[in-house]
Formats: sequence, structure tokens, C-alpha cells
Amino acid sequence: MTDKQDLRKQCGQLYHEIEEKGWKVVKQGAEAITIITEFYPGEPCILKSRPEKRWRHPILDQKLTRKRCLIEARLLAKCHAVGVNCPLLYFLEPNRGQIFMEYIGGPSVRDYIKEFVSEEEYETSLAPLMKIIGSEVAKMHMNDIVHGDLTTSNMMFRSVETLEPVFIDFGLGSVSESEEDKAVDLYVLERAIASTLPDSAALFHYVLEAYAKTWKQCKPTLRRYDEVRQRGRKRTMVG
Ligand SMILES: Nc1ncnc2c1ncn2[C@@H]1O[C@H](COP(=O)(O)OP(=O)(O)OP(=O)(O)O)[C@@H](O)[C@H]1O
Repeated sequence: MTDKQDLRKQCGQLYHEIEEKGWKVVKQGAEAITIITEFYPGEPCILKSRPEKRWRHPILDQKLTRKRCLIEARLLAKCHAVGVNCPLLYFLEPNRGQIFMEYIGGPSVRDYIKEFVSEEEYETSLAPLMKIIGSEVAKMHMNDIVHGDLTTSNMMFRSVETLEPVFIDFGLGSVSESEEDKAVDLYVLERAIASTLPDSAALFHYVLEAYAKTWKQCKPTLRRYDEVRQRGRKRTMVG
């Protein structure tokens, strides 16, 4: 099947709007399609749409789509309220599984940091960024926002001049007091940084240092994070 046929099949009705209006598809994932369009005239905006899944029962599908969409929008709004850097939420169509949000124009943290090759560069250029990431994640967690997929691809820059990471993709997130959920967020982040930058173990200390500085009551979560890490290690050793 060609990409176009695939897109037509996956998007259904939305496909015609994409074609007619010349919208740009950024990502066509299994769950969602992300498109650059306009919300205010002349201003690029992101439309994240979760089209109908024909393999699911229609009522269940609508319920799940609506739920994920509402959770994502709620988390964006909550992040905004507590000062975590994330795209502005413009508009929501839960019954169509659509969220319109601010377009973030810069590269992802992943694409930015993978250009750094030496450990010296990590220290001088990336330590400040790691501290900002640690402090932003602490702000999320102290407000019971769990991201659910804290990878370096899910952090983008508005521009490389400011180097302030903007957190995207709260589609797997939740509002949760659970130390385990927060610890898993930290572990996923550690693994994501390690997979983007080999020999970067030292860098993650900056993340944790800023995390602890921002969130004074984080000790139980950090203890849980140590346990999650040990479990992760054992799993890797067993294969
Ligand atoms: N606000 C945004 N501004 C610019 N680009 C974005 C924005 N949101 C998403 N993107 C781009 O679209 C891609 C896919 O978005 P996102 O990660 O939210 O969806 P997904 O992974 O397909 O969905 P999900 O994990 O919820 O099923 C991102 O990797 C990023 O490149």
C-alpha cells in the first residue's frame, strides 16, 4: 500500500481536508496523526487527531478516543497552570479526537543533543539543559502530573537560542500521586538520554540534582526510582 492510500484509509474524512487544504502531515502513528495547519490565520498550529480505529468496536473506540483526547488536553492545561513549559492548548474536539495546539518550531531535544559527541561537550553545553529538564519534571511531579512517555523526542525547543525545552505528547500521561508512576517517568527519561548519548551517565546527575532542588519533598520518589532502576537492570541482565 502506498503512503497516500495508507493515509486515506487511516484518516477517513480528515484525509480530504488534508488534501484540499494542503496540510502537512508531521507524523502518522498507530494512534494519532499530527498535522501542521492554521488555527489563527497565518499562524502555524498543530492538529493532533486520533482517527477512528476500524478494528475496535465503534462505541469502545469513541469512548477511548474521547478519553485519551481529554486526558491530553487536561494535562496540557494543568502544566500551563503550574508553569511547566508546554504547547498552548487552542481548541479541543473530543468527539472527533482532535486537539489544536501551539506549533513548536525548533528541533527536538533528541535531535539537538545527539550532535554533541565528546564528554567534555556534554559537561559544558548540556549540563544547563539537563538542569532545566530536571526542574521542569519536578514541577510536573510535585503537581501530580505524570508524563507517561518522557523521551528526548517528546521535548522540543521553540528556538535553539533560548534552549528551553517544551514538553509535548501527554497522550500516555495521567494525574497521579503514585511514587511508582513518577519513578518510572524518571527511569524512562534516564534511558532515553542514555540511548541518545552514549557515556552520558554523569549527565543524568544534573537532572536529578535540579529535580531534588526544585521539589523538596521528592525523597520517597527518588527512593522508588532506585528500586525501579534495579528492577530494570535485573531485567536487562536476564535478557
Ligand atoms: N506542538 C507541537 N509542535 C510541533 N511539533 C509537534 C507538536 N506536537 C507534536 N509535534 C510533532 O509531531 C510528532 C508526533 O506528536 P506526538 O508525539 O504528540 O504524537 P504521537 O507520538 O503520534 O501520539 P501518541 O503517543 O499520543 O499516540 C512529534 O514527535 C513532533 O515531531
